Amino acid sequence: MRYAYLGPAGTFTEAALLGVEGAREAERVPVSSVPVALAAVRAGEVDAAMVPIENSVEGGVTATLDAVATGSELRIVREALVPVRFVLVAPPGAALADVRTVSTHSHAWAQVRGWMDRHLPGADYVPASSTAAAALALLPGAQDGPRAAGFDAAVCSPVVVEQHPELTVLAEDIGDNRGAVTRFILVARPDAPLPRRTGADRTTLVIPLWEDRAGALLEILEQFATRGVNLSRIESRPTGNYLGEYFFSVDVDGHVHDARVADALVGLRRVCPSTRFLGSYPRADHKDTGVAGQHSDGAFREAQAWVAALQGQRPA
Ligand SMILES: O=C(O)C(=O)Cc1ccccc1
Repeated sequence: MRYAYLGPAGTFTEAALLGVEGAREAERVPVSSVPVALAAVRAGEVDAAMVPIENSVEGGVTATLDAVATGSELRIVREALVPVRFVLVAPPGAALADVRTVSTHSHAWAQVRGWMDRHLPGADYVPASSTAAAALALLPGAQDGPRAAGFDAAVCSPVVVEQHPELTVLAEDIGDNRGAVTRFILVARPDAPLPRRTGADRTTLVIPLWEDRAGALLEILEQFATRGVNLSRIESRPTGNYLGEYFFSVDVDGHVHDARVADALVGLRRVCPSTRFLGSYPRADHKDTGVAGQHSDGAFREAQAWVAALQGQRPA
């Protein structure tokens, strides 16, 4: 197996990938962005890519939501949850008082702003392709080192310091939210085997808002509500075609092999024919989906059998 991930080694995305069984022994290909990772999957250069989809502080990762919603189809085959802890690092011998500019990935910056305002007010932010990329540029001899890149410190995972103990740690645990968690997805091509139903599953969908009219969103939501399907995330994103044209990126509790989810998909496809199925896969937190009796597989089977019997009656 070959896996692409947002590199270099030491990123949170790599930590998510290393949690996949077999990934440590597999070939891991570090890439510079989410779109590059997904393009490598689509081109068949790798079997799958690990990318962030949601963080507990900022919500959906728009680069990922957009890249999986458009272009050729992809399939999510699993998810991973990674607690994120941030450290501030600098070149050997540096001190906090010397820091004027800080570099990191934009998601990390968003999660340490409170700490920065308190401890380094006025520090300038230099965006980096990843947390680890920013930190590695501070190492003595790095090609685009701090002089070339123009920053004094970086926000990264403590894993980078384990790998490069020569970095100076200026501060630890600088995240504004101690319990911050990022959710990642492993994305493959659409012919990847469908993960088995476990009873604690998630299904991800892309639903273009089909018609610009009153009640269109309600009609979509009704498909889930009447079948007892819970939504755990819903986000609207512009399609990029016209101002005002949107799609919804949705996670629902359950698997396409759950009768209520399958029935909701049938309804959804009728009211919104360009609905895209991105996959059903086990939840990383193993939280069982609570299902009321009238929405159970058994209730659907009984009701379908009843209708089939009615239809089986001798025609006039
Ligand atoms: O830059 C990284 O290390 C990433 O994997 C992206 C990221 C950044 C901050 C929080 C979660 C993921």
